[in-house]
Amino acid sequence: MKPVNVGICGLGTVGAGTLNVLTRNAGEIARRAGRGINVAQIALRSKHPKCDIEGIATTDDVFVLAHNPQIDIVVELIGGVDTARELVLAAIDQGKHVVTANKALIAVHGNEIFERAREKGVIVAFEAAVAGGIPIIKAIREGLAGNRIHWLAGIINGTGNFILTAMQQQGKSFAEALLEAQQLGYAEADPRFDVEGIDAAHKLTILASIAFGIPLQFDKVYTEGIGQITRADVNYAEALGYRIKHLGIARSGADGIELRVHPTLIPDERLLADVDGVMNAVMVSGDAVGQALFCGAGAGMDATASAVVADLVDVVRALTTDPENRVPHLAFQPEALSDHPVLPIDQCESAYYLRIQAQDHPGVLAEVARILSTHNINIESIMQKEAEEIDGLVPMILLTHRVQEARINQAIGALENLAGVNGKVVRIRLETLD
Ligand SMILES: NC(=O)c1ccc[n+]([C@@H]2O[C@H](COP(=O)([O-])OP(=O)(O)OC[C@H]3O[C@@H](n4cnc5c(N)ncnc54)[C@H](O)[C@@H]3O)[C@@H](O)[C@H]2O)c1
Ligand SMILES: N[C@@H](CCO)C(=O)O
Ligand code: NA
Repeated sequence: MKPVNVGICGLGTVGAGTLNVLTRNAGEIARRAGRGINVAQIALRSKHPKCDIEGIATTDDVFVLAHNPQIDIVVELIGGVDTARELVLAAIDQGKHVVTANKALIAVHGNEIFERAREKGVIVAFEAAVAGGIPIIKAIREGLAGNRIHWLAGIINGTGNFILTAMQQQGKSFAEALLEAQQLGYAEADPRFDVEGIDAAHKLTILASIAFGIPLQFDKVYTEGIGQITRADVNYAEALGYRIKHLGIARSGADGIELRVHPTLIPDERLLADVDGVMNAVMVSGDAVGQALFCGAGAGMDATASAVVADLVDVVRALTTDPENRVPHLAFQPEALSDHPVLPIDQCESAYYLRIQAQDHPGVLAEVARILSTHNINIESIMQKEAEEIDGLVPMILLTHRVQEARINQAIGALENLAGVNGKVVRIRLETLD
């Protein structure tokens, strides 16, 4: 059979990685897909130094690829949402299948794109968009299709985890670690997406849809980044047997679905606690499978290309099968998506780590305990660091049991009003993940 022709849009980190993997593993790929995959044309603004495009037609206009009648599959790797959306819709309108690594595009415009793709009977595949090389979309959409999924929690931003690890284990500065992540090709074009949790929120949006059968709702994700994590809190957490990781958490309950991205304490014996550097990991809890952990490289040239090429293989395989039997974009049939609401953060439930700067006299601890008790908040443990007293203030560290966010907010407000407490109470959510 003659090869399938693909057009690659964008020859940056992921574009170059994809071209390299397609070239390097051409034989294996053709054996798996049943047909060869030929890169017929590339749209680029600049050539990535780590790839060879000799003999391949090029253009600087991505829309040329969308309208090139020779091309069967358009691979969108330019990033951003505006041109990418127009490009993907144009390709779909031309009856072309699409593979993309663009989580922002899918999280923000996925509902529209999937509807158009269904109308036109084409595939839009996006495995590389979540957790890089880990086949997490396929695992949840296909491998766990028999389960009712209760929750999932994951380290889903490679740059953020790389920065936290470099700061915690190698004593690097935030700026130094971010620069290194950028040089390695991990970071988004605008690294604030990584640092402020937006990229993780894009990915969590996609994971939640696939896990729970809800439309993509990026605007409902509660998002905090890694900027507020201090060395002191990392140390206190460690002393209590926890690590601080930046997690995306999606949990389905009777009243609604929690979608939240924030720094989180997790017990240090959990496998997730040892996922370091650019590695990502997603833990999924289903009624039948129990807990399953998926771990691997979350970003980078080859790891991401692995997922892009897997999608290309899937599309090539599907080109020879009955279209009615294709897997739906969000795992559930489009008409079967539920309207189960996403909860505001006030209604989400978590345990908490609180750090209070307290005056060094015995009455303060009693006052703190009284306020928590008034708000019906149980204390799991308390630690006071007398040795770290500065200006008569002693750090008091508390771990609470699970409680609704609204209630802890009220308690924190009352604690901050105590005469014996100085400044803001530091609060980090804690998940035991069991
Ligand atoms: N880098 C990773 O590890 C990684 C992992 C998973 C997903 N992604 C996603 O993959 C996409 C690409 O990321 P990247 O890291 O390769 O970015 P990049 O900045 O390295 O590459 C993007 C390339 O697209 C080109 N480009 C942009 N607009 C264009 C246009 N209109 N016409 C032609 N070329 C254009 C740029 O010149 C650049 O070379 C993004 O959506 C990103 O979120 C990246
Ligand atoms: N910037 C993203 C790329 C992979 O999606 C990250 O660091 O995880
Ligand atoms: Na993936």
